[in-house]
Amino acid sequence: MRLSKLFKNAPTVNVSGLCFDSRKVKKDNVYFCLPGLTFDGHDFIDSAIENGAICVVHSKEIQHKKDGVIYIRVHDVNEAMNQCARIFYGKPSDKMTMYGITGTNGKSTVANIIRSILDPIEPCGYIGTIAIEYGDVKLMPDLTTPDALFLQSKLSDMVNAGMKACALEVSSHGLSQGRVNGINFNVAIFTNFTYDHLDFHGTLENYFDAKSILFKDRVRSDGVCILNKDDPKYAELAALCAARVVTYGIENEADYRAIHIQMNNEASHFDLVYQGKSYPVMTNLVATYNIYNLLAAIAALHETGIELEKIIAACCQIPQVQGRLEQIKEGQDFNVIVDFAHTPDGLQKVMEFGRSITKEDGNLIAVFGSAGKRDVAKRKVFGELADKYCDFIILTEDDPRDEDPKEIAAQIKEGIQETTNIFIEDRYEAIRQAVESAKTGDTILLLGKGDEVFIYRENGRAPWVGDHMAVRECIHKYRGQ
Ligand SMILES: CC(=O)N[C@H]1[C@@H](OP(=O)(O)OP(=O)(O)OC[C@H]2O[C@@H](n3ccc(=O)[nH]c3=O)[C@H](O)[C@@H]2O)O[C@H](CO)[C@@H](O)[C@@H]1O[C@H](C)C(=O)N[C@@H](C)C(=O)N[C@H](CCC(=O)O)C(=O)O
Repeated sequence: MRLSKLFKNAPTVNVSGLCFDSRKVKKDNVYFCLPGLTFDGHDFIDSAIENGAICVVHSKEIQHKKDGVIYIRVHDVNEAMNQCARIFYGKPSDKMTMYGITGTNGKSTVANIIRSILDPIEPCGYIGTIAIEYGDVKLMPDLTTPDALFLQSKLSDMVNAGMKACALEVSSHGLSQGRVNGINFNVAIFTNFTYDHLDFHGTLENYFDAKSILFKDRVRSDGVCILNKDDPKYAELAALCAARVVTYGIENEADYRAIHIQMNNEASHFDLVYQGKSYPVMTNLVATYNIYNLLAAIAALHETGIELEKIIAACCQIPQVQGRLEQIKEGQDFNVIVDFAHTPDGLQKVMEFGRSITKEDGNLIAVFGSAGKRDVAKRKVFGELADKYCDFIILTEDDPRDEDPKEIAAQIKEGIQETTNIFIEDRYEAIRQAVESAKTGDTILLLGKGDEVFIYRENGRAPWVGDHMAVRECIHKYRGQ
């Protein structure tokens, strides 16, 4: 592509790609000098040029410019990069119906429900914590919301593969770093807002402000904002929305409301009330918070023109979202649930559900830790929640990074007053212990890692068999199933 297509008044040289990491720059790339938390991209200009950069986009004064290199000074390099990415990859998001999902918990589930219902009707891709998926392609992501360059390139691949829609998880990091600034969403979906990511945002207000960007700035004016009417932040968010607001809920009157909810640990049934009419819905999803997730997806799909009857018909066969309230059934006589819960609200909801499916005199056994270098304050709260809901707690490693897992466990223990608890650093061994101790009618909760098949330790990302695989193996080996 011609550089002049990306920047007005730039020379008409051809550029081969865009890059913000000097180590990955290739011949004739444009290098963007991003300010980071650790480094400043301006410090790597020489290495970017050595690797072949033909153009450097910067915001700071540059003393020694090199011949043959085009320097473009902008006020905000990140924003320039986001807009260039959109143009370079052919504005792919304008060619699909874009569903953006944000909120503390439930993003992956809502996105996957949307994709599973929509894909057979019109091809729909997914980008989020669990995968990047479209057609037969499935890639493992590094981030929930990828950086703008990778994101736009994948959206472009989706368009080329015939996708007509994309369900994209939009994290608060992604919003505050402008990763989705090159996208105008047709639908902006809000799941819920609770405590998370204070290490990055500093305060809950900043965290909320980041989330609200999707509804204020990134949704098209002719689009729609789908909001959870039962969330305490509903009114505040509704007042900020730049497009019409449609609501869903259970407790309060809402445009899409579930009433008469009945559920067991296999399935749920409710009446969906929409415009005064009641529609019976059967779904294989369980737990109240998944009814909220389902309502968000139903509202989003219906508001973009999919017939309600078709949506409802698909609700009974929603594929299990890996690592999200995933029930492991290997013929054992106790329940096992693998869940990604890693916020106080997430833990509470899955523990409440765990309690509800545990035999009256049975034990709720939880295996979890807390991530190193992330939100230290939530550790004690995790302990308090487990103390309230569980009968036996096995503390183990999560993603300790360069913290000592034993020290993290000690901080969780500060919240545990009464419940029997032990610390087993090795996650596999902790899961084995839980399986060995479970009795008929008990429930084991394996929390925090979800579907992840890696653990971040001191030396970086190490392979991990995955909670779902570990527990299956243990059930077969140690319980003879
Ligand atoms: C905390 C955070 O968001 N960090 C982001 C930040 O990295 P950073 O500030 O550490 O960057 P840096 O290392 O200081 O480098 C600054 C710049 O110099 C460049 N550089 C650096 C070294 C070099 O030799 N050459 C070079 O060009 C880097 O490529 C970068 O452009 O800026 C980078 C460039 O935009 C991001 O890739 C990076 O995301 C990292 C990978 C990350 O882990 N982010 C996580 C926390 C995240 O975004 N998570 C969310 C939420 C998930 C959830 O909901 O749980 C997600 O969407 O996944």
